[in-house]
Amino acid sequence: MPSRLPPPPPAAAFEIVPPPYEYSHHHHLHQAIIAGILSLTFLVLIFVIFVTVFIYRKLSYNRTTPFDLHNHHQHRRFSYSLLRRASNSFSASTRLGHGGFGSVYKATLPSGLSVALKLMDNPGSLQGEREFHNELSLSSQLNSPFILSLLGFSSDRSGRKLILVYELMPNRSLQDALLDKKCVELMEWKKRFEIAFQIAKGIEYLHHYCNPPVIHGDVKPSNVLLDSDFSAKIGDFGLARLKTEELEMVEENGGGESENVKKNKDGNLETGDDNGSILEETESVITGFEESSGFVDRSPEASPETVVVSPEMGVDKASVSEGCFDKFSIDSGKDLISNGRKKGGSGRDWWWKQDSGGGSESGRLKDYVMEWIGSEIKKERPNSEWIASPSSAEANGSAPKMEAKKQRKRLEWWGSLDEDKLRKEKNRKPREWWREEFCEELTKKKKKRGHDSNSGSESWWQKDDDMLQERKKKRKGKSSRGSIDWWLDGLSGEFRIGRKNSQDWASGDIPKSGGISSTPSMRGTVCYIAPEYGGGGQLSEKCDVYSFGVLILVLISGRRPLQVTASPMSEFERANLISWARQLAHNGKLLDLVDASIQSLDKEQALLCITVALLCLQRSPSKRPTMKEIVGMLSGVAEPPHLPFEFSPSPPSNFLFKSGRKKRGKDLVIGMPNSSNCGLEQWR
Ligand SMILES: Nc1ncnc2c1ncn2[C@@H]1O[C@H](COP(=O)(O)OP(=O)(O)OP(=O)(O)O)[C@@H](O)[C@H]1O
Repeated sequence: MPSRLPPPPPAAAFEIVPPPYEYSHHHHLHQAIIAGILSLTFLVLIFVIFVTVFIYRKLSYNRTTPFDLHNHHQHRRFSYSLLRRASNSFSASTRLGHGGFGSVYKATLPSGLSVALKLMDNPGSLQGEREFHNELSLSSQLNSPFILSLLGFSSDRSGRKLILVYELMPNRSLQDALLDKKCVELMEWKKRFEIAFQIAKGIEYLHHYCNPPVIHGDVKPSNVLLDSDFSAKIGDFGLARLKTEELEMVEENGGGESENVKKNKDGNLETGDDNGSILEETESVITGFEESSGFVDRSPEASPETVVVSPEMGVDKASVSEGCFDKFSIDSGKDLISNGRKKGGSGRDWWWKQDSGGGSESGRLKDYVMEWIGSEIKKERPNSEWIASPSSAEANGSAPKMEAKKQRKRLEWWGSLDEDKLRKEKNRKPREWWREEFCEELTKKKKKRGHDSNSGSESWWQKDDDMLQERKKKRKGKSSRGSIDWWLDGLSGEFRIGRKNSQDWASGDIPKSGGISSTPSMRGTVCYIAPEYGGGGQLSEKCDVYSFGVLILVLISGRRPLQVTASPMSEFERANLISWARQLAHNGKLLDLVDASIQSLDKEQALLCITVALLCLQRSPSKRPTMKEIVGMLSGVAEPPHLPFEFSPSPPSNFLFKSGRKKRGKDLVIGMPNSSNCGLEQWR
């Protein structure tokens, strides 16, 4: 019987299936290769990450602190955690204030010592770091009872949170004590004079007793700290500079002087004739007026009664590019001097031209100031305390009829400034409505007064000497400058990048003034900065002298340099402290500037201080006194100062001092209008 054999398995099956041993060997090999590749990739990846992190850390480490911090071995380095504990983790309750660098906290060290910690707000900010290192390296060289002591510094492990440790000044800054809290201790004249003197001594130390000299670069009330006894010390050297030989050479050549020195086409410095500079300077100002509008009126009477200005200034959003006072501006100033007259610019305008190429007539600063005034006006409108209801005032007999009438006028004016109404009616931009309204108001008032203002005793600008009268005639009919320009005069500065200022202009509900502070090119603070420096010039001691002048005016008047207060337009002239002081000088009424709350006023000393301030505020840096001279004047050692020509009242009335030459500080005669005319012989 034939038997059937099972069909043979397919040949392919034999070929595909390897013997068990060979199969597993290949399989493992394959897996091992894949695993090897994977782990190698992983290791490379880890390595790359590690290297990247290392390089990054190394870079930021070098850029920020440790390397540099080792250079600050003169200062004690505090542990970050110690300071954090000492300040209760930088709690709000320990916060003393806030500035451009960051917040300042009070802390108590384990030893029981109370200190102030300045903690950088903006970790990684190059600007902050620059100021931090600047402060550390400069402070180590300073040793004076009038300079705030820097006790040390700290940084966290990453080196990005930077802290400066200072001696604690229980009464905080002069800004806080004088302008915000209005401390009673500062209502005594003696104390104010002492503070003025101490600040002068502090700056004198920096300029004349440090080698090389130190230029502070940001002298202002918030940088003057008061100890428990209200004695003043100068702090904040974040913007300070050492006066290098290079700087010295430039200055010797007049580099800091915007007016007496100019560069010729080859770039060489040409020195103007200083002897003639008084006249030249006047000429420049006059020429400015010649170019100016017929409606420029610096007389107080030109101000509408109703304009109001408000308290504390806040500028929290300035963002003007660095160097916004361009070369053109400075050159304008120089040309004014060298040519005698300058086409298309005024002696005042060059302070203001800030856009490159002088494209913007008024400049951003002016716009900014105007905008701010607008916001203040809006804030202060109706139901402010000062606008009492006229009817109620009349009804209860608390205000005389005249006052009630004035108040009614104010209300009417405010009423007319109804933003919504105006916007609807005139389709104006919300931020611009007030500006037009304000300028209209000024123009109306000017027209209404007509030539009355020319004859009034207050029209100081009309009373200048014959030369001015001549110039004035030419002024008529020319146009272009806004009525606000005279008022804005004296506000110089540049909006800073990056760093915000604290309360130079501000307080109250607008927390920080703005953007005016340090830039890589180190600018000062608006209102306090010298015009030539704001204009892009060289930082020199005379810039500090100018700032000191502003500070003294603030100290004596108890007002901010730009203070728009709740008051009628008659107050507006006072809002710009510098132009007001100049105006009072012309009127021979300097004592009007003195804070009415001051007790036991020594009028002679007050006059001396204001006069010194005006000397410091001269436009030409070379004419400003040195800090040594200022200390001499304030201490009565040096001859009492003469008012500079640009501030002098018109002859034959309104002279300040009886005899400037023979008598010393103590012998100053109170400046009264129509008093004797001594002290100005030098300009006769
Ligand atoms: N050593 C100190 N002791 C007590 N309070 C201080 C001290 N230093 C600063 N303060 C307070 O902290 C505030 C802020 O100071 P900071 O120097 O940071 O800024 P500023 O000077 O006000 O402004 P900016 O930084 O724009 O110059 C001061 O106004 C002051 O009230």
